[in-house]
Amino acid sequence: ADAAPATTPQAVVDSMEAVFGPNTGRRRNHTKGLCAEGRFTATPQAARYSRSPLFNGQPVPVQARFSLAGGRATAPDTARSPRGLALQFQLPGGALHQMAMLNVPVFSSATPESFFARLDADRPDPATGKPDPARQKAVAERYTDNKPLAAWMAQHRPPPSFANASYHGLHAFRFVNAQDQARWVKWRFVPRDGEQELSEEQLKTAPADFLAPALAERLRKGPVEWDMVLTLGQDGDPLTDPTQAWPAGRTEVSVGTLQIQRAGGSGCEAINFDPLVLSDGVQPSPDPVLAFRSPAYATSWVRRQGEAAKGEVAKGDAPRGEAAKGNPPRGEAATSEAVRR
Ligand code: HEM
Repeated sequence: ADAAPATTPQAVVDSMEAVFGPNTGRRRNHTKGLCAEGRFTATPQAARYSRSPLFNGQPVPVQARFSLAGGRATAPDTARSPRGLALQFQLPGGALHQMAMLNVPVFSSATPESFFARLDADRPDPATGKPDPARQKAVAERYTDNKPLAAWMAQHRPPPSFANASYHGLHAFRFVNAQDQARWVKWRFVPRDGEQELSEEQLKTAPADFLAPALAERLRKGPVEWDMVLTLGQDGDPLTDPTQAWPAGRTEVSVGTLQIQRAGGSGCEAINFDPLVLSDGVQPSPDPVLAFRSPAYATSWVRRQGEAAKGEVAKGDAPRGEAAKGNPPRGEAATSEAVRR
């Protein structure tokens, strides 16, 4: 067999296209989703942890996108895959701060290499049109970092509504306050409506598309709210491996409330939700998965925006008219593909 290709953002996005289909004009991962809008307001105690303008207590406008993990635009909403929430905060003065989170407490992969190996093992074999089971088995034996997520997924079913899920940042970040005091944290957004899971029975009978209608229906009663909860790290907590949850019993602090007020439309379609678009007072950990995400998202963004600008958009929940707007991505891949063209 050929040597495995290097784990580059472009190779990973190529592999997404091979596994899920080209998704022309659309996200190569988390392809099925919907836009939403609202605002975020920090609690008074938030500024003790970070000096970011995100946490100054003034309401900050938010563009959001709820999604299903994976590159299948027609995935049923019962799919036993993670759900996503991406947020873009418009800070005072216009600067942006972004997050992209999942409704699971740990990630599948400790490194970009294992993520890529697992993804690429699902690539259809040209001879059969199906993934090669021997290759999948070899990858499963070689990389076991997905065990914590697999165990969690086996015990949990998908939510009946995006409003009934907690969304986890998963990576460690360093919060720095106005006195230059720094500490390691993780965060999650906890729904005020409470977490819920579909029953096994509902999983069998629910229609393919209930998540967008459920959110629209819930919003008729008023905004949906989540508390942003920080977990304060202690010495020795893993900072570079998103497959490892921190030990239970860590101090938790509520630092703000996200209010989703409206859903639908295309206001989020052209946004590249890059987890490294941060503001002063929030710094990334040296987690290799976090570092790899930024250029991978930019690679997907450059391809889909280029296609959308030419009017090439695959059918489905496609962007409508907003394709050419939005913030340009940062990162090496975007620079090389977009600027040098
Ligand atoms: C090596 C690891 C990962 C790779 C290569 C990867 C890759 C991607 C790509 C290419 C996209 C589409 C971007 C676009 O076209 O705008 C995407 C979307 C997304 N990813 Fe990841 N991802 C990784 C890890 C993660 C992790 C750890 C999280 C959560 C903490 C996450 C959450 C999301 C979410 C929520 C979206 C949808 C964003 C939106 O709605 O625009 N991903 N990912």
